[in-house]
Amino acid sequence: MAEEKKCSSTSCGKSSCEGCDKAKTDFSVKPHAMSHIKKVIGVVSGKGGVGKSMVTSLLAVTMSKKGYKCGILDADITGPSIPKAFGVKDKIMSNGEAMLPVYSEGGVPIISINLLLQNETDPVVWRGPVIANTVKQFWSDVIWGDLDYLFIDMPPGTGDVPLTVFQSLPVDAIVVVTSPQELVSMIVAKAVKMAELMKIPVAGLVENMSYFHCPDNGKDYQIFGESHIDEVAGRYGLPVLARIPIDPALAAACDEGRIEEFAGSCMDDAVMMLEDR
Ligand SMILES: Nc1ncnc2c1ncn2[C@@H]1O[C@H](COP(=O)(O)OP(=O)(O)OP(=O)(O)O)[C@@H](O)[C@H]1O
Repeated sequence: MAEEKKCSSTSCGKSSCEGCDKAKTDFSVKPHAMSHIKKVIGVVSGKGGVGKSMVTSLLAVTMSKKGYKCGILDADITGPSIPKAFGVKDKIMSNGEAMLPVYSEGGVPIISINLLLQNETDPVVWRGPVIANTVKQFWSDVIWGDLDYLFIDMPPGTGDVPLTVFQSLPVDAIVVVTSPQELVSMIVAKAVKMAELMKIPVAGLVENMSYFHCPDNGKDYQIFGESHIDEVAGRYGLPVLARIPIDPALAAACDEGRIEEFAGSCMDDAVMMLEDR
């Protein structure tokens, strides 16, 4: 006779219980009943300031221009930059039961802690678990409606929030943003290993601030040093989705809340590769 499997839960009397075993490992959180989201893409980086929010915004803007319905969940609770890039200032409203995102001029629904704070300069001084729980609520307690893509702007690194997002939300793929001055090899390795642990595919790498194109002489200058992105991407068998130049017009568009007006084509290839997934 086969040996009876003992249930490891202290609260369950049964000797073998699939429910208990599943509950131990299943951290997934359901979206609101009125949210129908086809694809969830996380945008991650090894450290702050490399342009992760800018890449998240550009992906949503470029996808929206192609006719896809896109939203942005700003999971960077202590350093939210998405509302500023889209020039969005209205506060998140509730219908008494769930939160309603704030829509940008171009119709992109956005959820960010800055749209809940009374004053956008108020710091969020919360413990890690509270922050992680807030991000979960941005998924479960928000009426996102019908979306083709929801982009998640993650905080930098591999801390509480990325772990919560990867465990609780059905992330289809992540995009890793780097810049040439970073220890790119180590950062990509960490992101790839975390994705592997969480069983989430890496869609590819984006190198931001890759070069500066001089309008006077037409030459490209690698201001932050030689790029190693091809070599690193090759090592992990990943595509380079985009190389974004240092562009003062892009910085101005982001800083002045006009990212939707930016007419550049730097994310076109990235979007095509994401569509093909
Ligand atoms: N390619 C670029 N050319 C010019 N300016 C850029 C470029 N990429 C980003 N910036 C500027 O750099 C600043 C930081 O960008 P961003 O907020 O996207 O970084 P981040 O990685 O999301 O930072 P954090 O992790 O702190 O949120 C912004 O002011 C943005 O406008």
